[in-house]
Amino acid sequence: MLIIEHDIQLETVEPLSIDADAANQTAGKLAHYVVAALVDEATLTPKPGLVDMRSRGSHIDLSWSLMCESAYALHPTFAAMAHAGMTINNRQLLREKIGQLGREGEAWMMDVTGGVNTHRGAIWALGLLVTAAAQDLHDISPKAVAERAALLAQTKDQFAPVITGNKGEIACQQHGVGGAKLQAQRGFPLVVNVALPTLQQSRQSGLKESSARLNALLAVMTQLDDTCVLSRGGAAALALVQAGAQRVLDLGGVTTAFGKAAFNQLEANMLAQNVSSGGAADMLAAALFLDRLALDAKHLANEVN
Ligand SMILES: CC(C)(COP(=O)(O)OP(=O)(O)OC[C@H]1O[C@@H](n2cnc3c(N)ncnc32)[C@H](O[C@H]2O[C@H](COP(=O)(O)OP(=O)(O)OP(=O)(O)O)[C@@H](O)[C@H]2O)[C@@H]1O)[C@@H](O)C(=O)NCCC(=O)NCCS
Ligand SMILES: Nc1ncnc2[nH]cnc12
Repeated sequence: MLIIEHDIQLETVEPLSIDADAANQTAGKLAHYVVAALVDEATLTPKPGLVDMRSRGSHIDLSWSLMCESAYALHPTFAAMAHAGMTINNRQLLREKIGQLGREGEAWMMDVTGGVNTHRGAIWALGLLVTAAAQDLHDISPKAVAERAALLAQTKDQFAPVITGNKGEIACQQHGVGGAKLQAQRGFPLVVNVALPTLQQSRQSGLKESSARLNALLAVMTQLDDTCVLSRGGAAALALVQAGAQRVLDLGGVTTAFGKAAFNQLEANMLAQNVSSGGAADMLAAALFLDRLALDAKHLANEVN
């Protein structure tokens, strides 16, 4: 069976155990949740050094509208990945299929943005997560989805280039960190154990949604070996970002006067050093996706029964 959606071919390698229309619809819905998470991340304002609705942060080539355009353009990519997750049972074949879809999605992103890297890291992280969610819609708790995503990330893709020459790869070699790949292979610990609990605790303490999301982003920034920061500013800049984010949280987060002052200082430091936590932004988007997914767990499980 072959379904053509935009330029992406959705092949079913194993026979569908669910109705074909239901599979397409559910894949589209899951992809919509990913796009919504990416748009929510871009729209969260303020964020230090990152693109938001006020500013381009440390990026001369990015803007809020370009981030949103890129996110919407990636819907077919994420839908194709979700479809693959629902229909390809063999993990090796599935890994290679989503690797191909990921590379095609990156090329498509570059076409849409005129050569600007808006979402390479997000295609990787949320691509793995949306595939993993689709693999078992009866078990879409954040932990379960992240564990399945980790298994996919650990599976070798024989068609992937051995060396990409990407800035993240070079930063990993130079600084001895694991970057985007290791974060996925470990099951996104900063998403599951840091971003989501911070989001939930902040909500429970009565903070408005945007403050809860900003606290979650800052909590990730305190620990992530973000290769965006490393490649632009080196280890000293990463230490500055991690300590600065920790200081905001130690002072009660962005809703206290002292926390707000520390946030302003962190932002000024990041702009002065021209650094941006693009990897942490992707981890926030991943957390928002898993959060939204959990809310819809009952419906999603019924859709494919
Ligand atoms: C595994 C890949 C992600 C490739 O990774 P690699 O490390 O080799 O290379 P990069 O593409 O440079 O970096 C990865 C991106 O991941 C984000 N990131 C960084 N650190 C972490 C971390 N510790 N944990 C998780 N995620 C992390 C980050 O992405 C965001 O930032 C990008 C924008 O930053 P910017 O500095 O502006 O970008 P540039 O244009 O490059 O620089 P300037 O010129 O502006 O200075 C943006 O992409 C955000 O999303 C890192 O950039 C993966 O690509 C891969 O292997 N894909 C193959 C396909 C595949 O197998 N897919 C599987 C299924 S989905
Ligand atoms: N809001 C943002 N600003 C800059 N880079 C990003 N990568 C992912 N989200 C981003």
